[in-house]
Amino acid sequence: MSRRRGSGEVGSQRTGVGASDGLDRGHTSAPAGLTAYGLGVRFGEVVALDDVTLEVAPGELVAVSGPSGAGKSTLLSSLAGALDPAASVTGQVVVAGAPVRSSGAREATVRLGVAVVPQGNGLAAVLTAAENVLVPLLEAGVRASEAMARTREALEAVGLGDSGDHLVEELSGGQQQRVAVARAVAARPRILLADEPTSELDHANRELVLALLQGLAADGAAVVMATHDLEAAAGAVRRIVLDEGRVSPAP
Ligand SMILES: Nc1ncnc2c1ncn2[C@@H]1O[C@H](COP(=O)(O)OP(=O)(O)OP(=O)(O)O)[C@@H](O)[C@H]1O
Repeated sequence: MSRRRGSGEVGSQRTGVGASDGLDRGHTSAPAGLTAYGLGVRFGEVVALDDVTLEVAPGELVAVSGPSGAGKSTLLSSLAGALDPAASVTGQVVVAGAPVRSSGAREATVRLGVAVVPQGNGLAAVLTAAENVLVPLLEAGVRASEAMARTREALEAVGLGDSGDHLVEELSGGQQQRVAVARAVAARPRILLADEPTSELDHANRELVLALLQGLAADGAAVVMATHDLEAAAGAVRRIVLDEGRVSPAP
């Protein structure tokens, strides 16, 4: 789906998440949790997000649904500081009081405690399941013994306690998706952004993953889950619907 930009729409100014001069300190009084203010994202003439404002408090699990091409992945990438550098961005994303740059993924992960379950899982196929969980923890400075304990615990939590030494490329799509969830959960994030985290799962595993996301929220994380799956969306405390890049009322 392509949406063309009309005159005077998104892109008339570059501020906040798209600012080229680094962090914008304009919203330092923002609450903990996650806020997008008037977020607009354009890829050339295609408007992926148009004036989206969203607030997710610590302890909330929010589902983002909407048709294919509605802008769900773009929203999550914006919140994670992981947008395609070709995007032009207006508005601002604030995590735990700190503005996030559109290409500030590492900073968002390490400094602000953002974890992502990307669409398509984003795992290293030639590493084992356990290595995929462990390596980011070590990179983030978690002590080796603690990182190994967290890795074991997270893989057990997604029902893959016996599969840690399997190469990712040997696992099924659903098992890979659960490894990606384990990797995010093991990071003990303040903010979790999960893009279609249950799309490859059967009923039992979908319930398992949903319970994990709900548990993270109960522990105080702000959790945003993009999903086509109405049953998964029903597990959220709140649901927002995107349509052609705009927030529309949930049915
Ligand atoms: N890197 C990119 N370059 C160009 N256009 C893009 C890029 N990423 C997204 N888009 C466009 O932005 C719009 C929103 O895409 P997005 O992937 O966010 O939708 P979505 O709701 O996640 O879709 P799906 O449910 O199919 O994953 C689409 O028109 C898409 O083609």
